[in-house]
Amino acid sequence: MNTTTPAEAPVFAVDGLWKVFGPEKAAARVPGSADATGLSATELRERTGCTAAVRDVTFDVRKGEVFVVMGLSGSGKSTLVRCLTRLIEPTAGSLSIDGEDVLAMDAGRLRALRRHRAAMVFQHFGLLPHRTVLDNVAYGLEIQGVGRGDRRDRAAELVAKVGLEGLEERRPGQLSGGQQQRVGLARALAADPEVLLFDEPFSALDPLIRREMQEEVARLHHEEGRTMVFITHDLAEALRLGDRIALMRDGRIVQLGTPEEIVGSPADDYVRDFVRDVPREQVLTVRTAMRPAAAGEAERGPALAPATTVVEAIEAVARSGGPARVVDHGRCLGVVDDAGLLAVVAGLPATPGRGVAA
Ligand SMILES: Nc1ncnc2c1ncn2[C@@H]1O[C@H](COP(=O)(O)OP(=O)(O)OP(=O)(O)O)[C@@H](O)[C@H]1O
Repeated sequence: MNTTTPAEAPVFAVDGLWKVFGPEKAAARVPGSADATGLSATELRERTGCTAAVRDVTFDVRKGEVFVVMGLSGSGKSTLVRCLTRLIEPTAGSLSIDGEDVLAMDAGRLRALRRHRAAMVFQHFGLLPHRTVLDNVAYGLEIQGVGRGDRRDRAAELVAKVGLEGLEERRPGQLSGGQQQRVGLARALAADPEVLLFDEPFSALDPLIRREMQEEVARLHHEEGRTMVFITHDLAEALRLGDRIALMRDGRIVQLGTPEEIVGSPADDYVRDFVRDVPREQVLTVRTAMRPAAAGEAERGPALAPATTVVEAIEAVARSGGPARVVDHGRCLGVVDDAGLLAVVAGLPATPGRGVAA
């Protein structure tokens, strides 16, 4: 999905960010204190009365990517994402959007930031119960200051965009949970923000509707290339949606990488355990499974793009009866054969000369 290059300026740049809850003076001392940074969350709470919800976190959100913040309950996901627009005030660190220092913004700039640049889509959208679907979406435009005539036209467009055509005159109470989420999404899109921040928007939905909404987000992202930051505690959701995933534990990012990097090369035992049950062949690609081409192999066999998943490659190799080539812009990067593909399925470490999984 992501077409950006690393060289492009990030949308959000976050460096050494901390959020410590607790008595103000004690909380302010935690980030700089060598003692406190070495303590576990429980030890820190016992010694200082403070909770370090976000601890020394550094990352960039790149233009056009879906950046997922994942972790178990209490790992600091919501706090971190709320810090991005200062819905929660960070305790220490630096933070910018498009190069502008967010921590230096006054109240007016902050309001503009939250309205126009980085709009949040919450799990509970707070739709206005007495207004119709169309009016709820138009309300998003009203607070943007869009005139009445334009509002209704634009709202109708957005309602159609999220697949609610024909339901414009219903009230939120007459909609399913998934449909309500779509209204909330349309309302957030109304602001045409540079970044959409999603806080576990689908966690209350049943699995089928949830899947449908994930596809909706993926489709919107694909169509518009809008930058998205998406919080979830659901690994499958993170893997499905994320271009990159920041995996949090106890306020820290324990690994930041593509789904393939996280599943294929877990940074530590915690991550390894986290991804243990993931069907590797659905996440890892032929980049991980390939080996260098032997003489003559670069010229024959089916050609696969580097982003082809192992499960897709298994089908191609089974059909052709021989190795497949991994080809990028006409160049053969390597080949995948049945042994390499099976090694991925079996979760075996990479053999020398084979792929990137370590
Ligand atoms: N206002 C607050 N005062 C004190 N502690 C807080 C406050 N808000 C959050 N915390 C604590 O900070 C830690 C991180 O909370 P946060 O809500 O960011 O986690 P989360 O990963 O989003 O969890 P969940 O998935 O359950 O929403 C938790 O230990 C939580 O109890």
